[in-house]
Amino acid sequence: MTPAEPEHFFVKNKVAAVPQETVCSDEHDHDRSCGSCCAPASINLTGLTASETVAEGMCTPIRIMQMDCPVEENLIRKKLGNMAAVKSLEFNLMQRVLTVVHEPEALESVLEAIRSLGFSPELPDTSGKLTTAKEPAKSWWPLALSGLFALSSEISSWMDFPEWSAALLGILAVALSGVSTYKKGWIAVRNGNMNINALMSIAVTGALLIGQWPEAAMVMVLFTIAELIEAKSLDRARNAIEGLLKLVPETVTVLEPDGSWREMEARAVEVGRTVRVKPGERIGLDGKIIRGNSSVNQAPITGESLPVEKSEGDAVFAGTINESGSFEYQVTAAASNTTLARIIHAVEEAQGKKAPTQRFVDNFARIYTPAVFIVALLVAILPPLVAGADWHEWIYKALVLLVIACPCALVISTPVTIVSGLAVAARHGILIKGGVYLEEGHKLTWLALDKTGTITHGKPAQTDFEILSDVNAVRCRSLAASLSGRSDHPVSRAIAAAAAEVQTPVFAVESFEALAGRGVYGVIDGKKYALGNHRLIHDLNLCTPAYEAQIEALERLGKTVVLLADEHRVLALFAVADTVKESSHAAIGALHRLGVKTVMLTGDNQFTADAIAQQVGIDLARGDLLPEDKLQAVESFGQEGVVGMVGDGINDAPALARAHIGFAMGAMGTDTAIETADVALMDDDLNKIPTFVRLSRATRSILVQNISLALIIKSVFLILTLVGLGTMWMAVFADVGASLLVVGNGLRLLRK
Ligand SMILES: Nc1ncnc2c1ncn2[C@@H]1O[C@H](COP(=O)(O)OP(=O)(O)OP(=O)(O)O)[C@@H](O)[C@H]1O
Ligand SMILES: [Cu+]
Repeated sequence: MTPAEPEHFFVKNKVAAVPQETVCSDEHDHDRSCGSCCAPASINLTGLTASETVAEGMCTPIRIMQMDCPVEENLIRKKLGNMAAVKSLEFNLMQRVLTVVHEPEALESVLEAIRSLGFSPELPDTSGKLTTAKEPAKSWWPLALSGLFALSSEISSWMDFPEWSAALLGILAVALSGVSTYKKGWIAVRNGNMNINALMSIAVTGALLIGQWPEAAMVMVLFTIAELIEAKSLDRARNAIEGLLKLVPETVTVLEPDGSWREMEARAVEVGRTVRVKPGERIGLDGKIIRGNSSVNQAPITGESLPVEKSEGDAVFAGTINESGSFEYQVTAAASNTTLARIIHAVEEAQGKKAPTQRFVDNFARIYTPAVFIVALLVAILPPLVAGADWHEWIYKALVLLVIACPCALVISTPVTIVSGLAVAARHGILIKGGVYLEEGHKLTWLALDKTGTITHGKPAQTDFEILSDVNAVRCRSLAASLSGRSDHPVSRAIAAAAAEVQTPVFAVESFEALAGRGVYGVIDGKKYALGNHRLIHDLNLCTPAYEAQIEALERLGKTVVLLADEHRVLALFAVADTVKESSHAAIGALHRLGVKTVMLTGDNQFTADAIAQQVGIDLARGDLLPEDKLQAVESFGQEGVVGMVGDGINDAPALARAHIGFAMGAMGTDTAIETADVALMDDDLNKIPTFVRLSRATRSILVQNISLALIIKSVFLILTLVGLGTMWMAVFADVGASLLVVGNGLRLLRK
């Protein structure tokens, strides 16, 4: 006898089925799978590779150490943007990497164009990695000396010394401190770009021309100092993430084929080798324990410093700390591909993507600077020409305006803040894949949570077993074990595990099929069997009110019920129960206090869903959902505002992709979760989500503070200058002060 197609098994029964409660009626295909089409494009985590061939040509990452301000970005964009051979440009100012898509033979001319702007482009080396070049330390004495000159010039003009002494000292100070500003300014002007360097050069030259010696000197010195401090602060934000890599030891102790142990560079160790770790030592590579056990502090990756017990078969991760025992592990990833390395690459990539505020600020700056420049021109020319005012006075005012025209404080404030936010999140074991999510997070209105594995541990155990027909109990369990043994579903696993404990025999299963949202089906000894939930039994038209009452009673206790049926009757009932994670209740409470509403989405039945929801205090519970329904639920909650969805990232990928912010839990061991989620939580502690929301709000308020601060300071000085109270070095002080203030404010996030 040939086994019937499972499809027939259903169609036949379904025709006769009397549609009852909505819970059971459903016209969906059982084998719908939401294709990867709706998953977000996966991100290349392999770091900066050498030139790659892409659809439009070649894609080459170029490191430009001098490029760390939008000022330089604009310059390069203008120059390269006009080249026919250049298809697209992507700037990562924090990493100082420019990615160019160009025609294959055009690389040299691209590099030449970059060089003509006074930059030194570097290409990745043969291994495909851009080596992190460090800028040579500049000596500080010329700056100190020019500061002294500027001060002396100021004093000499106060003391009414002969004019030539103030002039000489002033020119010396400008010459000593201003070379690089003039050089950069000149390149910018030549390329038709009014950047800060050009503005400063014009302002200082103008001041010298009208005999404002001490002012010119002060402006140049202050500006140079500010640039220096700003670069240093940016480095701090930049290094916050790279610092994580320093946690990984350079060398590890590797087992040689002859049985001896040898100290080796971690970078040179291949996958599959055996490595030994001593107590207190940091783990050098990702691997799997093959001998020994210990407790490991995984804080560098998960942000959770409570040590985790690890024994044979458990995964260990590079950068984590072996606290007590010693053990041996087998390497599962090369040094460049460890979980920690992937996290760092992901954060670096995220830093390269512009957050909405950043785009707004960049656009604003594009208009602001030329506008102020034109105002300055008018201020210099109009009053003297039209009203016969004093040329000297109005040119001076115009020069002050030029200093104010610098948008640096405004422009720099956003990336510093976002980058700091991303870095801090990573330190807490929260991997955010773009500034957008960090920014959007403050508006989170609804958080949808998957039940199994997210709120509960996802490891249910069988609690009840009942025979419903006059069949042999052992045979029933064997049939159930045979079917469930073929499935990875937690419910199936619980039943298989319980059967294995009493050592029931297992039969061969033919035509096995998993029925999404329902259960499993198979043919044993030529007879068709199904093991699944109420919906399945109902669809098979085998349900009775008596069964229904029995099922409901168990479900109200938070248990999940599945039934074993053959073609004609229900044979037995199994109930399994999952336990709620201790952290879930606190996390839900914290979310509610932050004003985020919560809803549980589950394929499990409504009664169980309600029972679990009540245990952890979730606002709403939606049960009996097929994967497709989960998508729709996420979508409909999304109409009320920003909706987040948290799941394990594997079964829930489509719903995670549909949410504005998709959180994947327990991402530490799974590559897919790190790559597909918008936010990957390294362990499965739900409390990371309130932490994310708090961080997102802190980031948001710092962004707002910074932008307002920069704009207010500018406006105040604009007005002061126009009414004749502003001086040039006051303006520089304000500009520099504002830049430092916003950078410092942004870096505050690093302390969270
Ligand atoms: N392979 C299977 N073995 C046994 N029961 C199953 C199987 N697949 C589905 N079921 C039954 O169908 C129900 C819904 O399954 P589904 O996979 O949609 O949700 P779930 O993963 O259990 O819950 P959640 O949506 O919270 O992750 C399960 O609770 C279970 O009763
Ligand atoms: Cu029913």
